[in-house]
Amino acid sequence: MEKTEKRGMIDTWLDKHRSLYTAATRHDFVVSIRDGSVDLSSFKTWLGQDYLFVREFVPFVANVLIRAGKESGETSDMEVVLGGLASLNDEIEWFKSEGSKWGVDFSTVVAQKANQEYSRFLEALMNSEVEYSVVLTAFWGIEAVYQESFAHCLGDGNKTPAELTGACNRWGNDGFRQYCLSVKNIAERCLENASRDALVEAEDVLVRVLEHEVAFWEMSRG
Ligand SMILES: Cc1ncc(CNC=O)c(N)n1
Repeated sequence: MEKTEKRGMIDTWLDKHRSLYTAATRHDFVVSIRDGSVDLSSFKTWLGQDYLFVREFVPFVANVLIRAGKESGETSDMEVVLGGLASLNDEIEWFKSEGSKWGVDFSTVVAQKANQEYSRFLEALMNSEVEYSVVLTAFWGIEAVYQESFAHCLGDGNKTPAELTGACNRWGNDGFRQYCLSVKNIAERCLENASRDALVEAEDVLVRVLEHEVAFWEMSRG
């Protein structure tokens, strides 16, 4: 018998919100990296804003980690999230070296409105009243958008400039893809046992993640 992957809630929601998912993962900025037409001032704007975002994302992931230890069904769940947190440590170092490579001084970068709104959204998700299945759905969405976007820049026929392949490899590599699949599996397992209300909230949160990601890419237009 053919082995088929069980379709979960996340895939169902992605089908339902396909055009928004495509907007988040095939934004003009990402497509311009892939085809080599990217404007370097856009890249620098993104770099500075994303550095600030990642600094806000660390406490969010730390919160997921704490909840994984308490609320996850399997001991390996915590290890998956810990792996994500560990890679954020490398990521911050990578941002700093990219900042000096491109002459972007992070100490003078100010978070733009879209970035501030995304941070506020993450903060709201850290409220203990938000169900773990909802938080995990958001966490998966945030990571998966970057994975899909930057993997696209490395796909067959790309003309990604050599000096930008480091950024693309950071999120587009196969290890990060596997990690996103692990997070997705954890989220799906939690969603299977979630209440009707939590499912409604998780879908809404996923849509809002995608909207925040689109708005985040939009900042690169300057
Ligand atoms: C705006 C945004 N979304 C997702 C990611 C990827 N997660 C961690 O790096 C990111 N760096 N920035």
